Amino acid sequence: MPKESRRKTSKEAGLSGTGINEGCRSERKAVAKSSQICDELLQKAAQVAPTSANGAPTVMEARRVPQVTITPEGGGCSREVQQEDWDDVVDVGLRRKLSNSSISSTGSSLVESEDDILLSDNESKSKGIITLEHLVDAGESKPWWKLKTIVHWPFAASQRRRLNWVQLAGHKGNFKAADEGNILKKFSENERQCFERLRGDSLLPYVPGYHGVVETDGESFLHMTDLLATFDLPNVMDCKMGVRTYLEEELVRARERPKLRKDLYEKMVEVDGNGPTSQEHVQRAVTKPRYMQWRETMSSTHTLGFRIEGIKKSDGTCRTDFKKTRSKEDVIQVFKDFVGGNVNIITAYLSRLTEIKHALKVSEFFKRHEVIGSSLLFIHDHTGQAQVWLIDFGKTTALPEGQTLDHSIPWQEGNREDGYLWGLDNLIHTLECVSCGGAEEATCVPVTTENCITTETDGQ
Ligand SMILES: Nc1ncnc2c1ncn2[C@@H]1O[C@H](COP(=O)(O)OP(=O)(O)OP(=O)(O)O)[C@@H](O)[C@H]1O
Ligand SMILES: O=P(O)(O)O[C@@H]1[C@H](O)[C@H](O)[C@@H](OP(=O)(O)O)[C@H](OP(=O)(O)O)[C@H]1O
Repeated sequence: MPKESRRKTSKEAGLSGTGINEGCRSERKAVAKSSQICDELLQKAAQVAPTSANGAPTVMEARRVPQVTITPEGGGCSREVQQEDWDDVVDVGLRRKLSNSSISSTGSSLVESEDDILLSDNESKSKGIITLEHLVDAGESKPWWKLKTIVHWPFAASQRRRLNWVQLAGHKGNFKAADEGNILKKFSENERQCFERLRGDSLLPYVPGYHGVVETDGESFLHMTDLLATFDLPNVMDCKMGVRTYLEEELVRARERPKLRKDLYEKMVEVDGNGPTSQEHVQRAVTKPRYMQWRETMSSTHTLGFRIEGIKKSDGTCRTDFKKTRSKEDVIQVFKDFVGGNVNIITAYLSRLTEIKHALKVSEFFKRHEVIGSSLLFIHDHTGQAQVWLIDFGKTTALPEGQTLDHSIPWQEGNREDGYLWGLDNLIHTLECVSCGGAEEATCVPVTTENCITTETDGQ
């Protein structure tokens, strides 16, 4: 059933068997019950939430992010989490997030996250080295995709090869091989619009080249530059930016229609058996915003405004087990290991991050978008080449006309701030600490890329 239709069944709209008034009465009961659940959630969050020395957030200073309330506030007339929702709990493995629509956003759940049905973490997420396949054997007589906008054509015979590639985060099956130096990412209308709007923007030199939309067998893809293509045995790191990884509209939807997900509960328990509340243990399910917030407080998203998602090193090893990498010291250690102590690489990264920061500050696009779930992709190799790129605009959303964001001030629901610039400052500071050799902040004086005395090591 199409997602739109699924959302609108009478049962899911909360109308079955009850009149509106009755719905509101049960809602009032629900508020009492839910505030209990909320208290418990807040207590849990408090166990991992950062404490701030003073109110004003500064670089490297943890700050508070409002916690999710999944039930309606005030006198709203939405529903409580009731038995029928429990019946609705997503049964992982039975159903799969399906979308053959060429305009759906399977890459990101901007529109459909709470309604989506997904496989478990291991099955749904890509982790490290994968083999990208072409859509159709190049030997076929018909073109293997239909050109919708601009694509280089015809492709060389080398398109037959299967491409060993690295996908450190995101959903499995989202990427396919394309012509030399390019890849295809599953179409998302939101991401397409972002690429289009970025065309004349100061951020353009820092995002993958975008070559339009291509379509085959009813599926659409964004055709973009493969950022790994110019590297020899690249080392790659994905850092998800910002203090928040879900959209405000996802919160609103979750309140209006809380969807309990077993797969997210299972992912939570895998990392921390004490993560779920007693209520959630009974349900064996959690809502998505609840899971996302828990992920944020377990990792460095809340404390630093960015988190490490995954790393692939030139020796072929991959790591994506960074869900509990939270403290500044731990993050510094991971970066040290990633660059193998090669200060030239850190210096190159720092210089690129500084450029990106300047570009962000003057970017019209950045000013007018809530940037959620976007990553900085770090890539370097043994030749000394080191680059950082902005990727993943699946959840980057335009603000209403006339509204702009600061990207550094704390988020409060309604202000749509994402903490991107605050996170970037912390990331720069973290790398400065790495470049000066110390994991302890006491020994770490913020530096420019020029004033570090460094010892180069080999191996990268
Ligand atoms: N243009 C690119 N060149 C090289 N690698 C890329 C590129 N875009 C993405 N990747 C790789 O794919 C991974 C996932 O990318 P991305 O975040 O865009 O996917 P996604 O499926 O939208 O993720 P999510 O589901 O978290 O929103 C990145 O971590 C990176 O390893
Ligand atoms: O990193 P984890 O712990 O695996 O958690 C996933 C991660 O937060 C993704 O960003 C999110 O996809 P979106 O960004 O697209 O929302 C996904 O939601 P999903 O399960 O609904 O796909 C989560 O499961």
